[in-house]
Amino acid sequence: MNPAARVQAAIDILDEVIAAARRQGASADRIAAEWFRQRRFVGSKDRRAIRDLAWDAIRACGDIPADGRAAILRLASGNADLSALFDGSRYGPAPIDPSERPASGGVAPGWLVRRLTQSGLDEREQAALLDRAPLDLRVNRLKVTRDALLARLPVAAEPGPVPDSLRLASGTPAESWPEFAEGLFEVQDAGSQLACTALHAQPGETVIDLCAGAGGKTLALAAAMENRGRLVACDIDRARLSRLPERAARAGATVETCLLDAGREREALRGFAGKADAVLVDAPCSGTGTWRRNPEARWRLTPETIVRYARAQAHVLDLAVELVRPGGRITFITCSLLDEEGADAVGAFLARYPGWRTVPVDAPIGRGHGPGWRLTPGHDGTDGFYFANLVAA
Ligand SMILES: C[S@@+](CC[C@H](N)C(=O)[O-])C[C@H]1O[C@@H](n2cnc3c(N)ncnc32)[C@H](O)[C@@H]1O
Repeated sequence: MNPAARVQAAIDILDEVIAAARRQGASADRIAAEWFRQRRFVGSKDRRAIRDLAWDAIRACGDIPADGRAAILRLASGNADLSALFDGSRYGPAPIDPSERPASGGVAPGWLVRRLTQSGLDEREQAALLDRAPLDLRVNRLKVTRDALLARLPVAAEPGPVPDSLRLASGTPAESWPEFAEGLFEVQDAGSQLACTALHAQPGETVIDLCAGAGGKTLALAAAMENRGRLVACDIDRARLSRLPERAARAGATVETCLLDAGREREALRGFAGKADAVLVDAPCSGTGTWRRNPEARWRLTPETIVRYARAQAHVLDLAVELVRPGGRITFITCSLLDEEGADAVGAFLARYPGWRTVPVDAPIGRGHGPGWRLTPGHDGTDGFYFANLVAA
């Protein structure tokens, strides 16, 4: 493929990504994967170049662009080499008309930038939300030590910022390595790893991962518990939860799953009421802390979505309280940096449950923010997270 054809390919993918963002359809990752699946003749070098271009354009456009061409034109403004590829050649994009307007730039839609500012993130921190993320691994202590895994990996890795983490270059195909198939590691952002450690899950305890999804954090809890005790992974999303048994088998982790019925969660959870030593609440959220991986997610958010997430967070916290034994604990996590889904959500919880209090977080990275702890790409080099430890007073 020549460079101009790559630009047109990126425009075509972006058209689909933009249309999907408007109707809350498939993610950019899925769209790109499907686009390449249907065009197997596109070689791996071209794929990488097209994807990089499309993702750079997504990062460059703060608000949803009119179309893929406007998005790439935003990237091309001030970039003569890229502009020159709009050359009208056979597979390339048509020449730029002087009246054409590139999409607007910025970090996110204006209302969202204002919310991030109100949540204490300055311009530099906001820009870092769109950095390229490195690839972090969590060493599976159930099977291997960090040093032993380091010695086996086919590429150089740096120890990451939290004890079981290793850091590799962005885009490293770690999941195709035999060490992954053997369950020696999981791909997991170091911030996510750290948030799991906040629960201090211990061997022999009864621990519930209430919003387990496909179990990224559940597997970290299983390792912390050394597979001793009872670990229950719950979620209302059947498709996500159904991926957990296979992942747990690969990791050698012992986990029970419990599918919940949305709105009637208490029915399936009844048997656990008052029994859990610890509950992890990795609550549904807007994901503003994960734009490094899903930059188009910021085009999908509305003020109403944030209100809905805040309500869902209060709901899962209410469920968690009922599961905890007297003296037990909850760690509340969101991967959002908006106070509505972090400090304010915890503040509202403490107001609803005067018998509960927060316990200080002690972590090698991050900083206190309101009643909990915050990690940001700009300050900590991880995805953005907010978490708080809650105990019944
Ligand atoms: C942030 S994701 C969890 C990610 C997962 N813990 C991980 O580490 O990969 C939030 C999850 O909460 C689930 N969820 C939403 N509402 C819920 C509810 N009422 N009860 C339990 N899970 C819920 C969603 O289906 C989603 O999988």
